Amino acid sequence: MTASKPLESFDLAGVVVGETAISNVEGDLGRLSYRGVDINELVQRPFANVAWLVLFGSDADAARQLQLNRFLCAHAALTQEERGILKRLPRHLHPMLVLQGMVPLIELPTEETLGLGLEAEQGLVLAAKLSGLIAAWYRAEQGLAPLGGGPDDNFHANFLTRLHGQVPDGDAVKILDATQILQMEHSFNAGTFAGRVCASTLAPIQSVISASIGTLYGRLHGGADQAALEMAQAIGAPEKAAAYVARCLAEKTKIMGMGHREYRTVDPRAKLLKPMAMALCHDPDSRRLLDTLIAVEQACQTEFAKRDKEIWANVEFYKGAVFHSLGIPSHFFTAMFAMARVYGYIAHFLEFRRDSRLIRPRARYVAAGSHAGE
Ligand SMILES: CC(=O)SCCNC(=O)CCNC(=O)[C@H](O)C(C)(C)COP(=O)(O)OP(=O)(O)OC[C@H]1O[C@@H](n2cnc3c(N)ncnc32)[C@H](O)[C@@H]1OP(=O)(O)O
Ligand SMILES: O=C([O-])CC(=O)C(=O)O
Repeated sequence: MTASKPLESFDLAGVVVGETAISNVEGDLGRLSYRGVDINELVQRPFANVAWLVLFGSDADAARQLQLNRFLCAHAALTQEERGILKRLPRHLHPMLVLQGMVPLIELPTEETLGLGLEAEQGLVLAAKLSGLIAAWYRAEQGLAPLGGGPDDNFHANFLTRLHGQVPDGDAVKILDATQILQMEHSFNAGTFAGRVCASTLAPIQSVISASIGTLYGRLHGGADQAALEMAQAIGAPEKAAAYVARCLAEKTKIMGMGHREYRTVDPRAKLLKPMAMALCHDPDSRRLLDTLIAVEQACQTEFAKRDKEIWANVEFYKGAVFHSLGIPSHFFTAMFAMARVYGYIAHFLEFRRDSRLIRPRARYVAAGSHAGE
């Protein structure tokens, strides 16, 4: 009897590696739902309602939402020790490296207070702290001390106050709610999968979230948001977009914010973010950026069609224009992504923990000198 040949996949494309009830990415149809509810409906809901749904699979009433908002606002403030550690970090560190490094250093509660389970509450403390860390690092880069959070009953109003030093208007909070809802969860993306690998060794939640944040940082994943907006800034004007796209394709350079491993049609989140960006970008600088992005998308469609390829804008492409309109600098975009995606990471941690096995694939050993390309 001959031994069966081991399965091989170097990028796991199309390989099913587990089950989840948290979200469903229907790539061929361009549909996304969290816990069975379509993203087009979720984006209209309050942020706390969707975070609760992703985490616990149930609908939070107004009292539950308020409880969650208050909990997050209360834990967003950094302790004296946490501020002290931030102060000692080199100012040039990218916010994503700061988050990845700081998460394991956050002191977590050892007893639950909301009756949600200790690990869930520890996860929520980390979610809250991410917002405090982002705001504090933004201030630290300018040589300024962290600010207090203002409102204690709305997490995103609290965050924007910590960031900009003034209580935001209701529209800004709604825009942030919608954007963060759209990037909260996406099944077995690279960051979540890295977290599952980490959780499979029975590592604690802070190690898992730190591993996920590290993975989100890369430009082929979460870091494409910063890269896409900076690409539009570098192109400079819509008239230059077609030449830029043609050059990238000739040089086999990836166009940031375009393409997706799962979607074979437009990413449903990009479909929602584009009109949001169009409604928000009024001043000449924002408008030029947005028009440049639109021109890049059009040029990509033309060029990819010529090559018989189905490459569409993903969630990262127009998100930066929305964040830009909220006064968030581009090198903070991916950190904002982490601040939203953390609810997905926690939900997967809780789901996976219930029935986990060590994840450990196999490598094919290739003797030195016989590796492809050597
Ligand atoms: C939140 C998120 O993580 S969303 C994704 C964010 N990442 C980006 O926007 C980075 C740019 N995009 C990409 O690099 C890719 O589209 C990925 C990594 C997202 C998906 O990659 P894969 O599923 O592995 O697709 P793959 O890279 O095999 O692409 C298939 C073909 O389309 C081309 N292609 C895919 N995306 C792009 C792009 N953005 N620009 C130019 N060409 C592209 C590839 O070069 C490849 O061409 P080939 O067959 O001639 O070699
Ligand atoms: O699912 C993926 O591969 C990437 C993505 O869109 C996300 O993480 O939101």
